[in-house]
Amino acid sequence: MTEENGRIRITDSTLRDGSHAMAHRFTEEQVRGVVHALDSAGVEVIEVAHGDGLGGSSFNYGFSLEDEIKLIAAAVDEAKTARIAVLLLPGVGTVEDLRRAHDAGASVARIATHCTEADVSLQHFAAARDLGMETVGFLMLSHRIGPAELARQARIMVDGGAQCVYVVDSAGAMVLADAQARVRALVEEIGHEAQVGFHGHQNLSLGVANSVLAAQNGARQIDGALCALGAGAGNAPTEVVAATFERLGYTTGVDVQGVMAAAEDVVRPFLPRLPFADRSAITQGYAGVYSSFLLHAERAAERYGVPAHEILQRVGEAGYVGGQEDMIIDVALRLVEERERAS
Ligand SMILES: C[C@H](O)CC(=O)C(=O)O
Ligand SMILES: [Mn+2]
Repeated sequence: MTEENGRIRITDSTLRDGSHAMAHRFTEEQVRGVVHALDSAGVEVIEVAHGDGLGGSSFNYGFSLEDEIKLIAAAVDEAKTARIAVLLLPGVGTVEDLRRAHDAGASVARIATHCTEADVSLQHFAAARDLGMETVGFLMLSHRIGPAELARQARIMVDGGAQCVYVVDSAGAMVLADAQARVRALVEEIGHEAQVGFHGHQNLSLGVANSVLAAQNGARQIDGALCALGAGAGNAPTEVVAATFERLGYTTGVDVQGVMAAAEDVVRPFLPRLPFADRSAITQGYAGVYSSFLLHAERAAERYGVPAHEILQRVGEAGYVGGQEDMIIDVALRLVEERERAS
């Protein structure tokens, strides 16, 4: 039984958030295949960039296999109707990176900051608007602050030129009412001037449920990734989001069979592993840890011989944010020291 609901725009982030899970090793052929399949299925916006956004290819975040501007240009070339979005974290990427992405054909700029730092996005929104790009704000680790403070941060982005602001559950830590309250607060604060979006992760397996609650509370843009391919236990799977929203009576313009085929036939064959809520990923949701830290913690675990989930638990207790990837090594070394002292 369905009822008529509103329109929801699904943005697929397989080729950006999924870059974390792929250790930033996407090939041009994979990008073309995914964009072709998503575009044919009617997905309106497809995000393409290094997992940590434009300019992320580095020692700290992990080097990309292919130059991201080349991948963006390939995506633009492949898409017949979909628009290509890029993510930019001020400080990781620059306005110049945004210009280069725009020159390659990207038309949606998603500017991401830690949830308390919206003010660092202002020159990037201004530049994106000057370039004629659609603008989206991304408040990362949104669970770390309450709804009222998050709404104030969203207001800063909208005043700076954002046309939509996302509640971003980077840690997959939000449990239902957490997502609901934050989306509602943003809709109240900015809803008459801008849209609200929701970006979920599956660390507690609630990415889809949180996305539904977000929509029911006024969010109009929802993110997903095929096969859930994203950081941590992955994102809300695009194919599940599309099927669920259709059953709920929302109009997404997405062909459910098309995105199911894209997941099964295009993405699944090249996955190094299926995103999964294993002990480390669950710890990320439970302790509120940035999902992108998963592979960094796994590497440190292997190198120093301490469990990844213990590293992540400590990282959560310390409250580290994106950009502090090097602290994961520090935590691992401290765990080694403690173990040596105890033995
Ligand atoms: C750079 C991060 O991966 C952005 C994101 O998708 C998140 O915070 O979640
Ligand atoms: Mn994410």
